[in-house]
Amino acid sequence: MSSSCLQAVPLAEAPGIRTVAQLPIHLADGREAAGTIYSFHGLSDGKEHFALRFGDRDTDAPLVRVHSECMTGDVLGSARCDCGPQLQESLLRLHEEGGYLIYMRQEGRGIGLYAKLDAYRLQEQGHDTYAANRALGHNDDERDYTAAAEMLKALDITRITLITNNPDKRAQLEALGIDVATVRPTGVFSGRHNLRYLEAKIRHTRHTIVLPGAVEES
Ligand SMILES: Nc1nc2c(ncn2[C@@H]2O[C@H](COP(=O)(O)OP(=O)(O)OP(=O)(O)O)[C@@H](O)[C@H]2O)c(=O)[nH]1
Ligand SMILES: [Zn+2]
Repeated sequence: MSSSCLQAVPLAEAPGIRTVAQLPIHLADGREAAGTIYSFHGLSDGKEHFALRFGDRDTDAPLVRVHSECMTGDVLGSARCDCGPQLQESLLRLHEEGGYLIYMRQEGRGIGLYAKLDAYRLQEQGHDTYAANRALGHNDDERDYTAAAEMLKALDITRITLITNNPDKRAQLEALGIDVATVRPTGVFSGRHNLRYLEAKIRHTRHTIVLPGAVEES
């Protein structure tokens, strides 16, 4: 390999961690950052998730974003959801404060891209994002965060500051032995293409999102 950023350095004894390498990245605001990327093996779901560490300070409850893969939003910048801006915002915060991105290969809340695209078709016929899942024989949300907890533990982290609006993410991680000391909300990235999607997240899964113009429930 020609670039130093892709040089894989094996970690001999760390269980579950396969490689660690420096990755220079461009942030959404134009700044440059650098993260240490970790790949794992032997995770219980057999998938290849990854972690990206910013900074090198060990803190009591490091900032962590557990982000679910959204190829359409994260990679293509789709405006149907808020995943892309959430990922970019997390990278900015992690660059500034240090911490970890835990990137989970949980496309489509765990149903995969093929089924998510089927769900999009149903949404165009009037279903909301969760009803579309159910019409396809899936659950509302099939994500399981066991592998995220395994990755954090392999990185020697059991107490975190979690970036999320999703109460289930916090609850699952805590049930898996990760102490969520604090939750930090993500920004609200709403637009005309994702308004129904965000409304459904508030209604069905109690995401802590306040949409512009909405009255907060007491
Ligand atoms: N099944 C399905 N999945 C979707 C759809 N739109 C986005 N996703 C997936 O939803 C996941 C992101 O979940 P969200 O519910 O947006 O957010 P969250 O991760 O629960 O909550 P935050 O931590 O606050 O971001 C990603 O895996 C996306 O691929 C959709 O219409 N249908
Ligand atoms: Zn998305």
